Amino acid sequence: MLREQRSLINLDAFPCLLLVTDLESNRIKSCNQYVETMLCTKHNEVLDKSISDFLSKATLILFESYIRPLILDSGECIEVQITLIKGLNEKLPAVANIILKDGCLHWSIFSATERDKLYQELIDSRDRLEQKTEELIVLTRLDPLTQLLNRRAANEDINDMLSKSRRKFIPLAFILIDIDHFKALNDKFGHAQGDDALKQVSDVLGQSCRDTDVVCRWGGEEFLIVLYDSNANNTVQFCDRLHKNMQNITVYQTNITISIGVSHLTSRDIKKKNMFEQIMKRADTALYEAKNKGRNRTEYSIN
Ligand SMILES: Nc1nc2c(ncn2[C@@H]2O[C@H](COP(=O)(O)OP(=O)(O)OP(=O)(O)O)[C@@H](O)[C@H]2O)c(=O)[nH]1
Repeated sequence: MLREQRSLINLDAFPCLLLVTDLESNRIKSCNQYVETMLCTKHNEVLDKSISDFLSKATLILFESYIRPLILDSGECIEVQITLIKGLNEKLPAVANIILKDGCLHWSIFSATERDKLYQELIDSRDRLEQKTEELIVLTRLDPLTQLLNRRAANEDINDMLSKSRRKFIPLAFILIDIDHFKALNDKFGHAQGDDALKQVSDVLGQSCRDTDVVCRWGGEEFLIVLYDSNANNTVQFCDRLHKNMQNITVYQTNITISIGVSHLTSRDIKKKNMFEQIMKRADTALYEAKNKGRNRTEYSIN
């Protein structure tokens, strides 16, 4: 019965490469016909060649340094990743099971091209997902009209800045900016022109700051800049520059001006629990004063 069943086994019918190599010389002593499919080499041209002729350089190193010692030690090496060389130097990823029997290595080798393709597709789609997630995170942090940080993202960044400043004091300047008579501009020229003015102002603000500063649309026609490591003198110069740069923005020959309220983080603020609110309150009061004193000016909060 067993003999009958054995006689049904046709090694050439298996969809994998079956090889027998000499343990010492690496010569291929026998192989099935699948060698023609897998290595594009005639069956009789393979016999007596060295298996190393069909392995990539990296696989050959792996074979000598890992696979062979493992087989000598345990008699087998199962599911090892190898690269075969097929035809004119074409690489073919494969998986091999190898056992030692009667002084010969018995190999069964399966093509792994489809599996590798699937892995690659999985890796590619994971990379694409990661990239999309990063893009989405960036998008959720931006104000769609001005492309400046939105209020929520600015809150996060400013809280980070304040936490750092708590550990080691860094002077921060909070600059609250409001476009003057913006309602009149909207009413006179329309909402689209108002939007355009908001974008132009945002560009000027963005270009005036460093990467370490926070620039955001705080709401409506109000913006907040937090200058990192800026003392009183630097802040005055910065605000003067902002007023000057605004002179380049016009909407139908109408100049845009801004009012600014400034407050500084002090070492006294650091100890307070609600320091952000306190600093913003001072900046807001200063801005209110700037509006009251005629607009197009900066007022500084006395801490
Ligand atoms: N076009 C446009 N207008 C906006 C936007 N957000 C807020 N506004 C308008 O901005 C105007 C702000 O008006 P107010 O708060 O009265 O202040 P103002 O006219 O700038 O006057 P002052 O601040 O006192 O100089 C309102 O008319 C809002 O509708 C926006 O995204 N686009």
